[in-house]
Amino acid sequence: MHAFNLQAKPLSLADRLADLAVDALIDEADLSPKPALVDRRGNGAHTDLHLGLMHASALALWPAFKEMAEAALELGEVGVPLREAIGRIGREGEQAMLVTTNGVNTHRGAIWALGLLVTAAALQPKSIALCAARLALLDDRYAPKPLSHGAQVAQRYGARGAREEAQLGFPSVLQRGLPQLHKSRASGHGEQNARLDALLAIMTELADTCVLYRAGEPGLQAMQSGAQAVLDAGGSASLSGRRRLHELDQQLIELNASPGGAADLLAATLLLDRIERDGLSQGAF
Ligand SMILES: CC(C)(COP(=O)(O)OP(=O)(O)OC[C@H]1O[C@@H](n2cnc3c(N)ncnc32)[C@H](O)[C@@H]1O)[C@@H](O)C(=O)NCCC(=O)NCCS
Ligand SMILES: Nc1ncnc2c1ncn2[C@@H]1O[C@H](COP(=O)(O)OP(=O)(O)OP(=O)(O)O)[C@@H](O)[C@H]1O
Repeated sequence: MHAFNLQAKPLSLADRLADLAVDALIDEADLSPKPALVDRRGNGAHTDLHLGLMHASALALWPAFKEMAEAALELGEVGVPLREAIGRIGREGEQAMLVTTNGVNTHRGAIWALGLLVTAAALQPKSIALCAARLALLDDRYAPKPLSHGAQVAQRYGARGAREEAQLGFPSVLQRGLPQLHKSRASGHGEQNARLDALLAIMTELADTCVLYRAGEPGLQAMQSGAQAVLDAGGSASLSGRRRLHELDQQLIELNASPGGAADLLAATLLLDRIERDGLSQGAF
């Protein structure tokens, strides 16, 4: 009898989707240099976050992602029962995150975006973003309605936040992140630069409620125009683009303007990319 069972069970679809979601979160956290965000270099504009915490939090979310995919396979269709099931699992995931991080919000927005996408990928691999949007449009009777930072900013500036991004079918991912990722890869810019360019492309237009809450409209304007300036200068693979990226990092740190929403949507972009490359999607998203 061996100590290890060498005939491991094949992974289920739910296992594989949970693996891909956690991988996407870890890839996002590790990607460097990201402007004002936690990365391999440091904590960006954050005093309560660091890379080890982001990794631990990502791993703690694996069971929630797996359960969401299982709920999709079991219930079999978009509807209030599935919406309420993933709402409950998402809240449990958030509790697991908070226990792991000692109360720090590392991945709240990411649980929402990647949770919907994992659920949709298990249910309708041919139209993942559309299916995620249909789920996001349904009301969950049991969801608490706190005056979150996002809700406060929505009231104050009329900004579209995480909920609306999902309800619209993740336009920042489909129209910004993924096309830029493909374009920069095709130009031979290298994988890390392609991912940085995808993040910057998302930042050019997003109403990131993390930035609005922390730094108001001037912060959001600095994020959007600074990201565009890096891309216009040739992107993160070029020397002048790198210089602009460094300036943007400094500027956003000074403004305390960490683009956490854009980081979540980069993770969503990397998840859809992985789903496609692993052959788990069946066509367009
Ligand atoms: C919809 C959520 C994200 C709450 O959004 P809200 O804007 O009210 O809250 P909050 O400011 O706490 O979090 C928003 C987070 O989303 C990210 N974000 C910010 N701006 C954006 C944006 N424009 N687009 C996408 N994500 C963004 C950031 O990470 C931010 O921290 C979600 O946490 C929620 O309501 N959950 C309820 C429980 C539930 O149903 N879970 C289901 C899991 S599938
Ligand atoms: N690499 C990253 N660095 C920082 N934030 C990230 C990163 N990746 C994702 N995020 C997202 O950013 C959000 C954290 O941002 P932030 O700390 O501004 O939120 P908050 O809890 O609303 O605000 P505050 O810390 O001001 O109380 C998380 O929900 C998380 O999903």
